[in-house]
Amino acid sequence: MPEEALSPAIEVHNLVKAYAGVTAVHNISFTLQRGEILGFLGPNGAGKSTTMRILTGYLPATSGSVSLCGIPVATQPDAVKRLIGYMPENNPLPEDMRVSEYLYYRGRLKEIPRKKLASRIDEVLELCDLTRVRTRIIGKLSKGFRQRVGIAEAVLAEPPVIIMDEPTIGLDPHQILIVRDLIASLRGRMAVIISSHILPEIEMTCDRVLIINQGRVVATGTPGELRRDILGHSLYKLEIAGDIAALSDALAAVEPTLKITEQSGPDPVGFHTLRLVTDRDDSIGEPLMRALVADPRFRLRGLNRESPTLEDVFLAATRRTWELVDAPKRSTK
Ligand SMILES: Nc1ncnc2c1ncn2[C@@H]1O[C@H](COP(=O)(O)OP(=O)(O)OP(=O)(O)O)[C@@H](O)[C@H]1O
Repeated sequence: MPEEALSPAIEVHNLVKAYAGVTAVHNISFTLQRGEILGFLGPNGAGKSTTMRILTGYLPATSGSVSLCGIPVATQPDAVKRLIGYMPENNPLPEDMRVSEYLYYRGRLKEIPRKKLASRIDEVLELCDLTRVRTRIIGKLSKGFRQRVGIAEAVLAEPPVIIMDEPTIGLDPHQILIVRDLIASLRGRMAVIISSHILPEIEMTCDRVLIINQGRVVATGTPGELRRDILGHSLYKLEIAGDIAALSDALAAVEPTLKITEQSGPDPVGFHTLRLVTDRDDSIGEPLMRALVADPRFRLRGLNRESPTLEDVFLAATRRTWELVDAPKRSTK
């Protein structure tokens, strides 16, 4: 079958999950193509684990539909489980088994034919850089190695979809780097969803990011698209003293789309720090600096173009939902 005739790895339409008294997931929809890596982000209680558990067929949805590779989870949960490698948070592993023994046991449970299994285990041990610890007892391995054993188990049967909940939690920076490279090496071979709180990790590893808050999708796109959509095309940090009330008009005279998004100060010597956004992609730093220096109402100490991180995007997107979802409710009370 040609690649384009294949269904997406994951299709979620208008997914809703209500627990008694709490709607944890409100109408979430998204698609993940085969071979793509998606970062699934949200603050505590946003509904990430609930969504992942529905995707894996361990929890029924209240309404909406989820299909993996075209197979509906609601009616064929067992078939769907065979399409997934799942690494839950704090993945429990048998302490007293050897690494290759464990993979053999899991491979048999996943119905990998006996004659293929030994060579497949060699491949995943190599992929996950575990060959040198293959005969070691799992309980005696460091957290980084154990995490890689979890990944080896998830990819063992070559499922088209891998779901990982917080795969780098509790690892040191060196171990994080190894796990990150390992996940990146799955790109193009398997569709991967990773939930994580470590945003630089997500930014470096994922093709696309989906941010949820209070059970709703608040942003989705590549990290670059999210920066533009959520934060504006260019960001500046301005340190300035003087007639701050007149600043908005002075900025608009240089570039009509320039807006102040944050303001703090004054500091002990009278300077305010402001964050500005504009819809323009090209730099307006030079004309802005010239205009402010020439204006006798202001004293300029600094003007820098900033590169926002995924953390800035995350904070702005989740703050925005709070304003959209919570604020009206509060004002009607
Ligand atoms: N079994 C349950 N019964 C009732 N409410 C639940 C249940 N499981 C989760 N919730 C609620 O649903 C909401 C979403 O929880 P969920 O665990 O999916 O969020 P999360 O994004 O995974 O959070 P975290 O990052 O803290 O794990 C929360 O308000 C939570 O209290």
